Amino acid sequence: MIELSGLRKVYPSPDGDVVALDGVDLTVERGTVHGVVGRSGAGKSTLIRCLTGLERPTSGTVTVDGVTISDLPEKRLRAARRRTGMVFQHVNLLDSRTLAGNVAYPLEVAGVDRAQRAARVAELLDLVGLGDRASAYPAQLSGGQKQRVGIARALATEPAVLLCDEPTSALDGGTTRQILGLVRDLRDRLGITVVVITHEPAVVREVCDAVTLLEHGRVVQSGALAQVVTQVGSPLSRALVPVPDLPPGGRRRLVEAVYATDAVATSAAFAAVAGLGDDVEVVSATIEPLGGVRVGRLIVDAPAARTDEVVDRLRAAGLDPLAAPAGQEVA
Ligand SMILES: Nc1ncnc2c1ncn2[C@@H]1O[C@H](COP(=O)(O)OP(=O)(O)OP(=O)(O)O)[C@@H](O)[C@H]1O
Repeated sequence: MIELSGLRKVYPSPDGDVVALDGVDLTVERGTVHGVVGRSGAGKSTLIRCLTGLERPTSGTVTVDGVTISDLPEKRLRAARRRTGMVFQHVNLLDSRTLAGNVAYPLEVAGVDRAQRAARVAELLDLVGLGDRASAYPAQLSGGQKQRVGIARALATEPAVLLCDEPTSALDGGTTRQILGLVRDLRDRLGITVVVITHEPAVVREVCDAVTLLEHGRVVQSGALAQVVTQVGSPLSRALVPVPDLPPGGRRRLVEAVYATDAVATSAAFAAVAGLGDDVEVVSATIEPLGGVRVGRLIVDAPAARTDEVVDRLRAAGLDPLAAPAGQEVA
């Protein structure tokens, strides 16, 4: 659906070239929500601008919905852009137009006739839960409602892909969850492919099926959510399933395993450490839904000298455990 291959973007600057994207290969499957995360300056916005065709890559290709947009001449690029909807952190609505007028705007630009426009606008406002507010003005809306209008407007030209740049950064927790619920709903009902740029792990946990971590313009880790979080100790596992606060122990080391509960039963994980004696203890066990599967995390506290034994037992049970490095004993 979306295919980035060897994507490189270099900005010339008086102080030397800035390499914003440095050979990014990425596939986003049709009908999935894909998160792109990374620190400030990692290249996230550049990636999204390349996806919209606003930015031409220095080298490499960008293919969206079967069209290699990085190769298109300007005129054809404009038509191809209609297949991509954009949602931003701050929604720029036209204050002098009603909600219906705002959603109709891209249809007017695309030359859709009045009757068709009215029907489509009504349908879109219903889709985002604002069917009864068509004649309201932006000033009468909450931040979350404005974002819904922004989403309806982005969907007006029936894009195959929705690109969301920090869509919930300006919203509070409850509103964020509602907007992310809407994004999931659109994926399910319309089969649309969504790319979400975010710096918030909670957004990835809530809405994404897959995620890519960028660092200095490169892909550091990428994959289905359940897959990346079960790579215990990996940067995305750390960011998305943070280690809980643990009670102080003695000169002990922690062994940690993250697993998909459909691959390893939690009872098997517990059984693996049972019978190792009183000095080996499960100090944390959590199960939570992530990326469509239930992800378990088990943390075992053991005397430093027995860590290898614990690791072996968990491995035999099908887990992929990681012991805290020597020297990182719990105080
Ligand atoms: N037009 C430009 N000219 C020169 N350098 C640029 C330009 N746009 C981006 N950069 C540089 O490219 C790198 C990647 O920037 P980009 O905006 O893509 O990062 P980002 O991950 O989106 O960051 P943020 O989260 O702060 O928005 C940065 O070093 C940035 O300074």
